[in-house]
Amino acid sequence: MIYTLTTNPAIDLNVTTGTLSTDRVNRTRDAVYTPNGKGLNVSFALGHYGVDSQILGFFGGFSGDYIVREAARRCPVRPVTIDGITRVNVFVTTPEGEYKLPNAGAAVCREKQVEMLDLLREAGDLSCLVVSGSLPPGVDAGYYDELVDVVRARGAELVLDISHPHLAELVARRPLLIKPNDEEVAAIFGVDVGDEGGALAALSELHRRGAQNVLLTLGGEGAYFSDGAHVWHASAAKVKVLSTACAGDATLASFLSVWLEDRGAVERALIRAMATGANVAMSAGLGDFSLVDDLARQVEVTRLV
Ligand SMILES: O=P(O)(O)OC[C@@]1(O)O[C@H](CO)[C@@H](O)[C@@H]1O
Repeated sequence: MIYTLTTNPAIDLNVTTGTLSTDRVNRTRDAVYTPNGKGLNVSFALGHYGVDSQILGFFGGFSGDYIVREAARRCPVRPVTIDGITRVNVFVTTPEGEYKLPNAGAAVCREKQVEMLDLLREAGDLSCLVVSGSLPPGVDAGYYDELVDVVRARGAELVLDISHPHLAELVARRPLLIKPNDEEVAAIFGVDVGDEGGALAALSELHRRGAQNVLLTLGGEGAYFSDGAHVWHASAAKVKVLSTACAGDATLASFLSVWLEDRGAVERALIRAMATGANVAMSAGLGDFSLVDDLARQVEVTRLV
């Protein structure tokens, strides 16, 4: 069983407005509230493709209750309940572009962190843990090491989609897959992706440091996947972007939905990943995935190495 761990879940509030001005009322329209957080998005998208998973996360207050209740309609949830109020993240679409306003989130005390580790130790069917998103206040980077220890002790695989600088050390623990974007690779590993040559150099650096497989996403420029022996590039489907929030999570999940079952099906996994990510970028939140098959026809995958 795949488990997704969202250390810092959120209700996402997507709104649209005109050009923002200071010192006046900026009325918004089309407000959409959705139960989210990166790992929850992964579980929802996996579910769309018929892959079962369980949601793990720290949840608190009215917002935490709402997320758990809504998420449970789509996927089993194993919440660790915390004091404090799970954050509401705000995404504002304006004519000039999108403002992304994530909040820090509610603090998670040590007792609750240990409760989550115990829950994982006791999850008898754990085969793969996908750890996604930021750490909430009160949780330091060493917690990632503890999670890796538990996953390793259970003989399970680890997928990391985190932007914490500690990823630079965690790759030495040989995660099955990491999914950085170009900005994260530059910030965490100090490698500039730039053009194709830069991407190839970045990928080989990530493997040298320990990553087994890398899905490197570049937004509108597509993505690279490397398994250490071969490298593929997938083009992005061209769409009218409404909000890029959740697109990366859906890209990862849809890639995993194919590749975890069949490691040889990289091309098919990348086509689904690019088409799904593009479809999600067309809507607020995850949307309904209704255009994935159409968009898939636009995606070209090339093996470079
Ligand atoms: O602060 P984090 O955990 O890095 O990101 C949280 C978040 O922005 O990521 C998702 C989109 O990827 C949203 O659903 C959520 O609000």
